[in-house]
Order: sequence, then structure tokens, then C-alpha cells
Amino acid sequence: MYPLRRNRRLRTNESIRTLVRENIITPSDFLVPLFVVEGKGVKEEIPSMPNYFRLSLDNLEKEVKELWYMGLGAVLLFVKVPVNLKDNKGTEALNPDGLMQRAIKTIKNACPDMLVMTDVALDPYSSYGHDGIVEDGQIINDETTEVLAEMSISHALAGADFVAPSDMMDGRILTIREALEEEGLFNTGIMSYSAKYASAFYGPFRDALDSAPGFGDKKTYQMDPANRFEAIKETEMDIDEGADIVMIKPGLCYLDIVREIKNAVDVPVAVYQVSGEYAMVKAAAERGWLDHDAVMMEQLLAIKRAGANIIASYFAKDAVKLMS
Ligand SMILES: NCc1[nH]cc(CCC(=O)O)c1CC(=O)O
Ligand SMILES: [Mg+2]
Repeated sequence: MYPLRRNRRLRTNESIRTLVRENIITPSDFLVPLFVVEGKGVKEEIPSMPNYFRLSLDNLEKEVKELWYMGLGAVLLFVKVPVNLKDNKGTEALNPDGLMQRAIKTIKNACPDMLVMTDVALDPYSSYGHDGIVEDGQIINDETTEVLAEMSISHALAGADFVAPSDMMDGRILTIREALEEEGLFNTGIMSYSAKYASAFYGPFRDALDSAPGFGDKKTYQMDPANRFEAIKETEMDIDEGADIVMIKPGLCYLDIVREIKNAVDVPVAVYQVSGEYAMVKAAAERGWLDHDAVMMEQLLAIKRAGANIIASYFAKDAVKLMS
């Protein structure tokens, strides 16, 4: 073929590189995770997540308006629940006047078109820091899915557009879908964390919400990082049960899974670039060991190239600022 084919011709300068580029990152790729806390005027930096904050409702409102102005139109909400409100069954999760429910209303009042997705899992509400109800040291599956369904209804009634179950109980998508239908909430979407691995990359997130498991680990419900075919099975089952969007989590270490699932399914695929992935880049950049912006964009692009239609990322604002 050489010299008829010289691949470097397509790399000669930025204009030709731009012209033939296969993937680009745009603001509409992002889903922005937000951490909400009680209080007024609160904007606390999360120690293991530099430049990322827990926000009280007043600051949440400001943040959401800023995101909207930047072209970021979708958020994923997490709440930090006061310790005295935690119990084994996550009772506070169903409080119609709870922090999550107020956060949803605050956003919808301030910015009605902002797409609001909510985390559905017991861990921030659980006195054990687990994603399910605990009995004799075990995480009970079916009772937990009933609570998750009630939680989903509560979020939907408060105004959530999508609920996002992140717990990995079996059958919870069907239980949630049926419960929403029964309540007439047939327009509420479900983004399922369908292939969620038992990963060590969630550490900073658990600091952010004070939600680390009080005993054991999450390996009896989250997936084994060694497994690949299981991710497809989990995802196909969630689609059959009624998931509108599926998600793979974490991102970077699991891009083989992302591509595999993208090729196998016909629903939008989301990828969560998790807290530990964010922390690694921030830490190395603080030491001057990596170029923050270049590494950030390379990682986001790799996630998109692997097949992500939606990227949940703590870098969303940093990335969009860099584009403008
Ligand atoms: N339901 C818990 C949940 N939802 C999202 C994350 C992690 C997100 C991140 O690390 O950024 C976790 C942590 C966990 O499973 O322990
Ligand atoms: Mg499953």
C-alpha cells in the first residue's frame, strides 16, 4: 500500500484532524452529579474530591442556574442524610418533606427544564451504610426492592424526571416500574445502574455522603470486577424489566464492558466516571505529575469512544469551561 496510503496525511494539522475526528465531547453529553446537605449557605468542599462541594438548598439553586447557563441540562442528585435520621429501613427516604424531595422541588422551581435524576438506594439513609435492609448480617433483597419502589414514587411525586436505582438488588427495576405505573407515573423514566461493580473507586463518594458500609463490603450485591458476560446478562435483564437507560459504573477501568454493552443493546448507555477516578486526576495534577485538563479530556473522550451516550462526571463543569 505504501506510499499510496500515508496515514499521516490525515494528521498534518489541526484543521484536517478536526475534520476527520470521530468523536467530540459536548455539554449535552453530561449528567452532573450533585451532593445536597441540610443547612443554609453551606458549600463544603469534599476533602477527597478537590473543588467539588456539598451544597445546601440555597446554593443548590444557584449551582443549577449556573449549570443551565453553561449548557449542562441534566443533574443526578445525592443527599447527605443527618446521622440521627438513619435507620435500617431507610425510613427517612420516604419522607415527602425529606432533603431529596425538597432538593427536587427547589431545582424544578428555579429551572423547570433542568432534567432531574435522583439516586435511589438506601445507603445514605441506612444506619449500616448498606444499599439494602440488613437482617442477621445479610442484605435482604425483596424487602429492599419494595422500599426502593416507594422511594421512586416519592421522588417522582416531588418532580423527578428519572429515578436512578444504584443498589444492584435483583428485580428492583420491575418492582419500581410496576409501582410507578400503578401510581399513574408512567412518564417517569428509570436509569438503571445495571452493571455496577464492587469497586474500590467509590471511596471519595462515601466520604462525601458519610455512607461507607458499617460492616463488611458490597460484594454480595455489586458485581465482581473479574466478570464480563455477567454485565451483559444484568443489563439485558434490566431492559426487560423496564429500564429506559442503562449504566455501567465505574468508567475508565470498565470501557471494555461499555463497548460490549453498547454493541448488545438498543437503549441509551450511560457511564459513570466515579469519584475515585476524579480524585486520581486531581491528586496527580496537584503534584504537577499530570496535565489536568489534557488528561481529563482524554479520559472523557475515551468514555465516549467506548460507546457512552451519557457521561455522569464530576468533571462536567471543568470540561465545559475548557470548551468555551
Ligand atoms: N448507592 C451508592 C452509590 N451510588 C453512587 C455511588 C458511587 C459514585 C462515585 O463513587 O462517584 C455509590 C457508592 C457505593 O455503591 O458504595
Ligand atoms: Mg441486576
